[in-house]
Amino acid sequence: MVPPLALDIDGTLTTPTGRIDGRVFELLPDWDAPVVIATGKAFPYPVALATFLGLPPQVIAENGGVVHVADETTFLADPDRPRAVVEAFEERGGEIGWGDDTTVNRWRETEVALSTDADEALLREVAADVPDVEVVDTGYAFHVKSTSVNKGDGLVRAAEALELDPESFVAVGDSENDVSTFAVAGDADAVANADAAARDAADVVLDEGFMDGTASVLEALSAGRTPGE
Ligand SMILES: O=C(O)COP(=O)(O)O
Ligand SMILES: [Mg+2]
Repeated sequence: MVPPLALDIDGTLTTPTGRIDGRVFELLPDWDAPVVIATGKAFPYPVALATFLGLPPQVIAENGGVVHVADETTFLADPDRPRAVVEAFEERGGEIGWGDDTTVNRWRETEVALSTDADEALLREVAADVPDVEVVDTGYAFHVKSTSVNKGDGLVRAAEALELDPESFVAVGDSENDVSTFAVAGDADAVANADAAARDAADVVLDEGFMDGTASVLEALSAGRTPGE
């Protein structure tokens, strides 16, 4: 019996150049337990990924702002304050930094994401003036989000809908937005490319990075071994 999974996308199911690793399409469709995709990306991305894997869309998006499981979508945070932070940031000369790519925030319902090229110091200064808002750095984007949501709470909600104990999940991730997931899952594995926050929160820091690390977890679990051993 394999355990249910809570999987981050960027840095975890991807290659170092940011593509979905092909092994995702070999290892996940036949996984014999629920797979929850828990990401900072906007809602359509994990839904599309699950759909093309042939899996039911069991999804935590926008760092916990959106949870979709058992055919029900729940929006758990209000975008007004994150949007106000980004407006104030732009008024002070900041740029969200995605160039011509207007899709990053188009479907974002509860938070705003900025490029890692954006002026982080200015962003944090502006965000500090707004209550209940935080800036989360995933290594792929700065997310301006409500402090009241996170992926871990999303996993608790998803597990409840699936009638599973959150502790029965094995989580794999790479950055500070996975720390809350790691606190909730029974086993938490950080890939080798993980940031300090994720490494500190993990039960195991894997020797392999990106999908090499995640594949090693899935292979170990399938063989009845403990990941990382
Ligand atoms: O959207 C991001 O910044 C990172 O996405 P992730 O949570 O799937 O790694
Ligand atoms: Mg990630």
